[in-house]
Amino acid sequence: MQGIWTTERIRAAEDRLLAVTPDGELMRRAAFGLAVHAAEMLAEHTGSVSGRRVTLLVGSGNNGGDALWAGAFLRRRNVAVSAILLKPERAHGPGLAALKRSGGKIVSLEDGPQWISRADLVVDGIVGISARGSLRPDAAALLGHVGSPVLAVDLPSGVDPDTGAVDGPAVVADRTVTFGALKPVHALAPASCGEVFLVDIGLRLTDPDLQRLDTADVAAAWPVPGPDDDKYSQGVVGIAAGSATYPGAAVLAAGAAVRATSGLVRYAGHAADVVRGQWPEIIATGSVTDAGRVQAWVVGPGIGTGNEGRDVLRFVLGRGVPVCADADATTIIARSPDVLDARDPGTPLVLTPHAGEFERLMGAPPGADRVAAARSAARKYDAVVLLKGHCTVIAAPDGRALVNTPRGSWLATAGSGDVLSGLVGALLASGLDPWLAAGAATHVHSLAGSLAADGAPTSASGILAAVPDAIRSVRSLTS
Ligand SMILES: NC(=O)C1=CN([C@@H]2O[C@H](COP(=O)(O)OP(=O)(O)OC[C@H]3O[C@@H](n4cnc5c(N)ncnc54)[C@H](OP(=O)(O)O)[C@@H]3O)[C@@H](O)[C@H]2O)[C@@H](O)CC1
Ligand SMILES: Nc1ncnc2c1ncn2[C@@H]1O[C@H](COP(=O)(O)OP(=O)(O)O)[C@@H](O)[C@H]1O
Ligand SMILES: [K+]
Repeated sequence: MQGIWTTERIRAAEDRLLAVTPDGELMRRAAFGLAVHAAEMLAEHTGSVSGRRVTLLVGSGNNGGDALWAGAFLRRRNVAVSAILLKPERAHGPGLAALKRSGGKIVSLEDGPQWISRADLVVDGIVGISARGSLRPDAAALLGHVGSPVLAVDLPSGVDPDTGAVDGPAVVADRTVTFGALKPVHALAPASCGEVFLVDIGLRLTDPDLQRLDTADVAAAWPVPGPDDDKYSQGVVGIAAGSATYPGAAVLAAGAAVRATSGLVRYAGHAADVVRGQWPEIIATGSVTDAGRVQAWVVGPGIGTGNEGRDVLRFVLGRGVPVCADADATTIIARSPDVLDARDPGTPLVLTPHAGEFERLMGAPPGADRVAAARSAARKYDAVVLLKGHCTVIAAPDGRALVNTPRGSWLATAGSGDVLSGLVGALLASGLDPWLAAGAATHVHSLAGSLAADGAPTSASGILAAVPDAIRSVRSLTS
């Protein structure tokens, strides 16, 4: 797993390391890494490094110091470096002196725009982990002149370091070079960060605040049948979804369960004929009461929010097996929380709200801090909460939190969530820890979305069809 730490934890770790490291050493390590990336970007975008123009946007703190030192390193490769100081009187002293010594040019704020528009690369050293609020107007005004690739120092200025929220003008970087450890912004604001690279400056942190699954974690978690397995031993999943009028949700959720593992899938609901027609391997019945034994239930997609849906939800919650309550089931829970009284104590529940369903469950939208929002819903409902969105956050009642950083936004298509719920259900039935099941399912769903899209629009059926390729790809990277 990749660890992600809040800026408060990073700052404390940096302070401990600073105390035992020669003055300026950490910044030079950071800046050297930054200069290597800047040179690489110049070569990538212009074909050369020597003679190219780099403009540094320099704020009043150490983030600006990193940029200034990186500028001094770039001068050694004959790059023409100019620095725009947002607060000249408070610019990082040693960094500024180093850049001046190396022959870098200091440019006034008034002349800044022309130097930005002529640059081959702009380095954003406006603000780093001490950023508070949206960008100040003088810094924001400069951004309008940027036409070349942007390299963000530590994080894109204007984006909240701990939540990834953007509520005003902010840098949109092509690449972000961060130091020591990943911060929440890097996982939660991929569109602002661009590609993220981590430079080791000797920081050692444990016990992360937030985590991201590696491909290897997902590969290790994904159920693979062994020689002694049969269709029952791998976990039977029950799908209570869809209706006679809206069978699509049932077909998608059940199909995802079929494609996720080789365990048996049962379907119960009014779309039994359609589901059977699409997936002959599924045992389909008209009602959850006739469905037979399962090791996990998926309930909700397309079942409606009326009395019948409520009865179905109550029934599956009382079976003593893990339940993934999705779509209409989350709305039923929000409107009639007493249905949860039917839940067998100790049986895992996974709730999968999008922002609107979250608002119904919690009485307020997730807000800027989506990790905190998912955590508080997880505590309130004693459930794993999978908060959908561009970056999906998965929180457990004990506070563990995972984030999935997508490659693009092609997953935002009708029925995509139904596919996800089927994947979660299949992993729950296999006996995985529900938090990990939700995380691994989200990872594969997201990967299936990008494989299916491959640069062009896809559909929920396309995502579903790409699930085996996504699982294969995850497993092949580690086998
Ligand atoms: N510590 C270490 O070991 C290492 C640290 N490293 C580097 O240091 C960085 C952290 O540096 P830092 O703490 O000096 O503050 P930083 O983020 O540069 O902010 C400076 C000032 O900006 C201002 N400001 C605030 N919000 C703003 C806004 N929205 N828009 C505009 N301005 C805003 C505010 O000043 P104010 O004007 O409010 O007085 C604030 O004090 C870190 O990200 C990494 O790059 C690396 O070298 C590795 C080793
Ligand atoms: N902008 C986006 N970028 C990436 N993924 C997205 C985006 N918007 C939604 N998604 C993902 O697409 C899926 C949509 O699910 P959901 O909202 O339940 O839709 P539906 O009800 O149509 O199935 C979720 O997995 C969500 O995380
Ligand atoms: K920055």
